[in-house]
Amino acid sequence: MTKRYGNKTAVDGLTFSVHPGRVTGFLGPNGAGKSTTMRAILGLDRLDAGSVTVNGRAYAGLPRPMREVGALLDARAVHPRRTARNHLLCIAQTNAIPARRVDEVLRLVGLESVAGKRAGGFSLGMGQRLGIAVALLGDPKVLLFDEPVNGLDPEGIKWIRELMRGLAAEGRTVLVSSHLMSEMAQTADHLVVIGRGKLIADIGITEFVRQGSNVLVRAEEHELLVPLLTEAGATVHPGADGALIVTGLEPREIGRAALAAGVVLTELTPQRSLEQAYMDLTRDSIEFQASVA
Ligand SMILES: Nc1ncnc2c1ncn2[C@@H]1O[C@H](COP(=O)(O)OP(=O)(O)OP(=O)(O)O)[C@@H](O)[C@H]1O
Repeated sequence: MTKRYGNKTAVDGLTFSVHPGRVTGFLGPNGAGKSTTMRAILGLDRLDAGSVTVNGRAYAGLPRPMREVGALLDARAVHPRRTARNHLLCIAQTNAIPARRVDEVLRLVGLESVAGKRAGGFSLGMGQRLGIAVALLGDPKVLLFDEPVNGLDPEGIKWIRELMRGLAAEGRTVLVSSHLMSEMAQTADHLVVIGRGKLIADIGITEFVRQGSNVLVRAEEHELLVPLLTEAGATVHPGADGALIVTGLEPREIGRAALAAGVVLTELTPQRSLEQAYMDLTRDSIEFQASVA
């Protein structure tokens, strides 16, 4: 898909698929095009090129959209004087969803005790829960969450993570956006990383961790170790003071390779955090960068 706003290309020839039964993290720096993509999935924006389908159909062609796709885009989009229950009832009615489902979702998101309170007085976390209740209302198999943990306290963040993992475990398709690698590392099974509207990576989290981390290795007999590591699929670069920088193998695998060759390791240190790997990956695609004076 491609989407332009005036002469600004927000999403630029982006192609990916999201699969059921796992949490797919949609990761990218601010302004990367995540919200635009999610809006396009929901048919809220007209694309300049390409297409998006949900279960093989364009959103507009889905006969009962809320039963197929649930989304949390902007949790503030609630009438402030309406109670939580009424807000959900209105949406249920216009989508032919039985009223009893409203109480079910209120319970699911933990808002039963404030169901009769006006949404305008809700905290950010309560508003977020109400937005999630709307997404779950039609019991859809596909769920989109745009930055759901923004502004939440640790308890709320933990709750949302567990909810998303639970939904995926039920076999649903869960796409969740974030600009924080640390957040995705705790929730996602798979990552779609974008920068400046373009796809940067479409990769399993385990593979990403593997690719994103260097290990600093020191050994008594480098010359024996290097070919073994290369054969095992690693890339080996010389580091400072005779150290080796190894990419593509985990410390355990490096240790095993050394053991098999009878090489004594004197150091084995993982070097990069996931956050660092993500920053390296997206460095060239950051739109708004703070400059150091
Ligand atoms: N309605 C609009 N009019 C003009 N430009 C827009 C509009 N919506 C988004 N953009 C621009 O398109 C680009 C992508 O924006 P988008 O909101 O999709 O990014 P994002 O990855 O969701 O970012 P964030 O994490 O900051 O929400 C940005 O440069 C943004 O300024």
